[in-house]
Amino acid sequence: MSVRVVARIRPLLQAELEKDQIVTSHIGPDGTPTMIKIPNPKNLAEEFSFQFNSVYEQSATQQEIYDAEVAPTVKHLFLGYDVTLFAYGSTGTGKTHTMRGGKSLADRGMIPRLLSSIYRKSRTIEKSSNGETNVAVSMSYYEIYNDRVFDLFDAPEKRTATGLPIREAEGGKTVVVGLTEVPCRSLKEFEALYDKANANRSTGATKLNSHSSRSHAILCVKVTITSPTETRVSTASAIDLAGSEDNRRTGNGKDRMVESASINKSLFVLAQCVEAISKKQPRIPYRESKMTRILSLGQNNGFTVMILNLAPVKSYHLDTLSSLNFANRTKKIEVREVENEPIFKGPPRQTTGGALAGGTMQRQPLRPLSNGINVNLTANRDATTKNEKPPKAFAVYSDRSRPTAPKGVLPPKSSPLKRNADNSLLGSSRPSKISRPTPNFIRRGPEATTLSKASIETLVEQKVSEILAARALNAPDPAPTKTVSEEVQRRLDSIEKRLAGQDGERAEGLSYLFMAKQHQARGEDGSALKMYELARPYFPDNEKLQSKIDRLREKLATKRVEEDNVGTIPAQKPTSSNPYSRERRDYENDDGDESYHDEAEESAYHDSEDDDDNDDGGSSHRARPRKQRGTQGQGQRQNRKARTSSPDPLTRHNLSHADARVYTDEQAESETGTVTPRTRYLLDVINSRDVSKIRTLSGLGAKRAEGIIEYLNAEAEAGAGSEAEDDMPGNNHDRCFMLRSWTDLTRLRGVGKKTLETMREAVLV
Ligand SMILES: Nc1ncnc2c1ncn2[C@@H]1O[C@H](COP(=O)(O)OP(=O)(O)OP(=O)(O)O)[C@@H](O)[C@H]1O
Repeated sequence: MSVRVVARIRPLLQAELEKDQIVTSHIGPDGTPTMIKIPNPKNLAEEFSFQFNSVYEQSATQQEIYDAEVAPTVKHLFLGYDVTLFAYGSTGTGKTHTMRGGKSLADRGMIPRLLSSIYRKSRTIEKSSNGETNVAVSMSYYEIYNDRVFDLFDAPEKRTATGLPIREAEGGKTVVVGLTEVPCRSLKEFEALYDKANANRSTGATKLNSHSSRSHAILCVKVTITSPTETRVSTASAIDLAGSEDNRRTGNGKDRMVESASINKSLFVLAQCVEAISKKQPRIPYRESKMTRILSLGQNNGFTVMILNLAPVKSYHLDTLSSLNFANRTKKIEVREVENEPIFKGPPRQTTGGALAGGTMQRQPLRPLSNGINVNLTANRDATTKNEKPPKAFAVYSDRSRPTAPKGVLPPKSSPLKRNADNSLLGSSRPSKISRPTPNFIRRGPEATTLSKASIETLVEQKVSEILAARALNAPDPAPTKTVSEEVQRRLDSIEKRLAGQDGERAEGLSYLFMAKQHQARGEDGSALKMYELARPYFPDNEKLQSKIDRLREKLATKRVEEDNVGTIPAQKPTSSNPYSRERRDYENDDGDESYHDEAEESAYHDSEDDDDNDDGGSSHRARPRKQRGTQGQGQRQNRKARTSSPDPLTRHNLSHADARVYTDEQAESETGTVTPRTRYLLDVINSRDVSKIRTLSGLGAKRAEGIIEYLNAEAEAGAGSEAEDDMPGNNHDRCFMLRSWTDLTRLRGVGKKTLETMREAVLV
C-alpha cells in the first residue's frame, strides 16, 4: 500500500492577516475534504490542485486528526506491524505542534496521544489474557542535528562532537550505535521522560518561528508483547522533521545558517529519494544524508502516515508549493505491509521491562549487532540469562538486501495474538502477508564477490565499532581480535587516519564550501562570501577558490555601488557582462518562470551552472553522470523546454540546493581543482574497458572487472541522457559512455565505496 499522506492547514498566527490566505481545502470526489488548492504564483487567476488522502482545515483539532489518522494504526502495531508517522513542512507550519502539541489535554499532539492509546491497549490485552500476556514498552529518542545523531536522553553537555555513529547491521537495518533504550511502564513515566528529552532538543529562534526546531527528532517506541507461546516486537516511529528554510526570510545568523544548510540539505536529499522512489528509479540516494538513511522511506514495512503541515498565507507561497509537490510524490511510495515475525519459544520468560526494571535509563554497550529481524528479542534473551544489558537495536530498513530467515527457525504461527483479517485501515485492500522479501523496485548491487571479502568487511566494521565504543566509554582500546588479519589492520589504520586526521579538517573545509554554494545558489552572496572565506584556510593553495572569493567581493562591491546609485537593488535584466546576472536570472526564473519540470529543471540548473565558473571540472556535480553536455544551443533548447513543460510547482528548494545533490567528500575534486591524479588514473583504466587493465586495480577480480565493463556498456546502450533529454530535438547521444569523476565511480555497480577507496589508495602517482 502507499504512504498515507494527509495535509493540515494551520490557523493564522497573530501577525498573519486573513486577506493573505491563499491555501484552501476542497471537497474531493468522495465527498470529504481531500483537495488543496493554491494559486499559481505567476498567474494568480490560475490554481494548482493537489489531492491527498485527507485534508484538515484550520479549525481541525488534535483529537480529530488523531482519531482519524493515528488511532487506527494502533491495533496494527499490536499485531506486529511497524508504524511510522512523520510531519513534514516548512519552518513554522505546525509540525511540532502536531506531533508534540501543547500542554493542555486538548492540545496534546499525536505522540502523547499515541502513547496513551498504547498503554490503554496494553492494559486491555494483559487483562483479557489473565496476566498470561505481558506488554512492555520502551523508547529511544534521538535527534539528527547538523547531520550528526545525538541521543536526546543525553544532556547537550554530555554529547560528543561527532555524535553517535550509524551503521548498517548485517540484517540490512540502519542502526544508531549506542543509543539509550529506556523502558517506560506508564503514560506518566513516558511523559516525564519525553519532556526531559525534549528539553535537550536543539531549538532556536528565527524570524519565522520563535521556537524553531533545528533538528529532526525521531522517537521510537518499541512494543514487546510476550505471550506463553511467542514474543512479538513492533516499533512505532514518530518523526518531527525540521522545516525547510528560506534564509532570505529567516534572518538567520552564521550559526543558524550552518544548521539551516544542514536541514535544507537533508530535506533536499529526502525529496530526491522520494522522487527517485516515485519514479521507480534504480538508484535511491538514501546514503547522502543521515536522515534519509535512517528514515529509509519506501523501505520500511508496515504503515506510514505523513502529515503535511501547511501555513495558509501568501508569505509561504513558494515553500507551500514545494511542500505540496513533495507530498504529492510521497503518496506514490509503496510501503509493504509486512508483519514482524514473532519469536516462538519454549517456557515463558521474563519480559524486557522486568529485566530493565527500576525505570532507570541504561546505556547500552556498543557492540556489534546481531543479524536479522527481531534482533532485540534474541539479544534480550541472552541479556536476561547473562544479566547483561541488551545491545541497542532498532532500526528502520536501509538499502541493503536483507537475508530471509533460515528455514525451520520459525514454526508455523498459532498465536493467541494473531489478528483477524482487518482491511479497514486507510481504506486499502491489504496484500497477503509476506515474509520481508526484498523490494523488487530497488536495484541491488551484486553480492560480495567472495566470502573472504565479505568477512573482511564484517571484521573491519566490527573493529571500528569496538574502537568507537572504547572511545565513547573512555576506556582503552580492546585488544585486537585474533582473527584480524594484516589486511584488515591496514584498512583499519587507513579508516582511522581518515576519520581522525587531515580528512576531518578537509571535511570541515568542504562543509564551508558546501554552505557557500547553497547561499550562492539562493542569491545570498554576502553569506556565500563569508563561507568561502571560512573555507579558504583549508585549501590555501587553491587558486580557483581564491578567484571565486575575489569575484564575489567584486560582485558585492558592484552591487553596493548600484544600490548607492539607485537606492535599491536593481531589478535589471541580466546581461552577460553583469556578474550579478546569473544568480538573479536563476532566482527570477525559479520564482517566476514555469521551469518546474523536474528533469528539465535539473538540466537547466546544470546548464546555468556551466555558464558560471566551470569550476566543477566536468560532471562531478551531476546526479546523472551519463548526461553529455550539449552545445550552448542545445543547453538553451533544454532550458526552453523546461519553461514550457508542465506546471509542476516544485521546487525552488530543489533548484536552490541542487548542488547539495551529491556533495560528499569527493566533491573536493570539483571544488579544490579538477579530478585528482589518482582518480584520473582510475578513470582512465576503467574507461579503457580492458579487463586485464581493470583487474590490475587493487581489490578488483575478473568478475568485478567484467561487471564494470557490462555497466559501462549498459549505460552507453541506455543512451546518454535522461528521459527529458531523450525528447530533446537534436540531442545526439554519445554512445561511448565514459566515467568522468569520482562521483561517477561511486555509481559503478558492485564496487562499494570501500573498494573504491582501496583502489585509489593503491594508485602510485
Ligand atoms: N494547529 C495549530 N493550532 C494552533 N497553533 C498552531 C497550530 N499549528 C501551529 N501553531 C503555532 O504555530 C507556530 C509554529 O508551529 P511549530 O513550532 O509547531 O512549527 P514547526 O513546523 O514545528 O516549525 P519548525 O520547523 O521551525 O520547528 C507555533 O506558535 C504553534 O503554536
